[in-house]
Amino acid sequence: MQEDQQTLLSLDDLSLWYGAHQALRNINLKIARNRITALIGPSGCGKSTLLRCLNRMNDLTDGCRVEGDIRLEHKSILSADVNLVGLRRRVGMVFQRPNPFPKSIYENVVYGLRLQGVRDRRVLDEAMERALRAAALWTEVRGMLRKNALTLSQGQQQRLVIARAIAVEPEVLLLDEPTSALDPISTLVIEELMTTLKQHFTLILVTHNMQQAARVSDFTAFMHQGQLVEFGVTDDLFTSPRQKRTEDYITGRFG
Ligand SMILES: Nc1ncnc2c1ncn2[C@@H]1O[C@H](COP(=O)(O)OP(=O)(O)OP(=O)(O)O)[C@@H](O)[C@H]1O
Repeated sequence: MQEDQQTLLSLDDLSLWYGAHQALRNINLKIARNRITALIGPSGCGKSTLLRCLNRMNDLTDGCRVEGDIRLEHKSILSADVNLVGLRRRVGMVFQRPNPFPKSIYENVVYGLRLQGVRDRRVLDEAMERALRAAALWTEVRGMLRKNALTLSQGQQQRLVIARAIAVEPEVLLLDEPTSALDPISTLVIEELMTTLKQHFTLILVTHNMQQAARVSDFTAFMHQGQLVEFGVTDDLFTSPRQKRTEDYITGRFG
């Protein structure tokens, strides 16, 4: 990868503590623009913690302290003067369980735009359709936009949540085990969706599912006990890992 042209996010010597417990240890990582980077590793290795650093969700956790830096397009996102609302608009997030609001499908998608003060109905309608199309949900819901989002299937709800996240046109989409609550068919739909979304967004995917990481990601970071053990092109990491710990993990010897 030609570092600077393609790097969107840089993590420089990032460490994080929850009280006295150190959950991340001197992580150095470059996240490539318009690519899918998977974070894998055994439970408790720090994947979600790392993901939550990227939109400063950990700020909400008492006793959490961060050292090092994270730069988004060369600008630190950890400094005290960063506007967190603006940062979270640029770095959207999708969680494990679909969490649509108990509102209509339409209102879910335009939620972020309304928060930004967009009132023009035509602008909202266009953004809503664009986001639902991009989330591969438009054809399924176009005739029922006023229906409560909670009536959709789990897989549809997760695509709706993705539509809600991309409607505000973020640069980065953080996906924290986005398919772990879904059936295999819905999982495949979301995996296909991820590969189309990377044309417009930079995706960072936490997954327990190594086959999923291997199928969809361009780059993979293997973490263990708060350390970044190995990072590389996904095919290389899975076919010829350089570190013994990576090999042990991907061959199922631990975790
Ligand atoms: N809010 C918190 N307060 C204290 N400790 C925490 C908190 N969140 C996570 N931890 C601890 O930090 C470490 C990393 O947790 P994290 O959830 O990031 O791991 P993970 O790799 O995402 O795990 P999993 O795959 O099980 O979701 C663990 O030891 C966990 O117990």
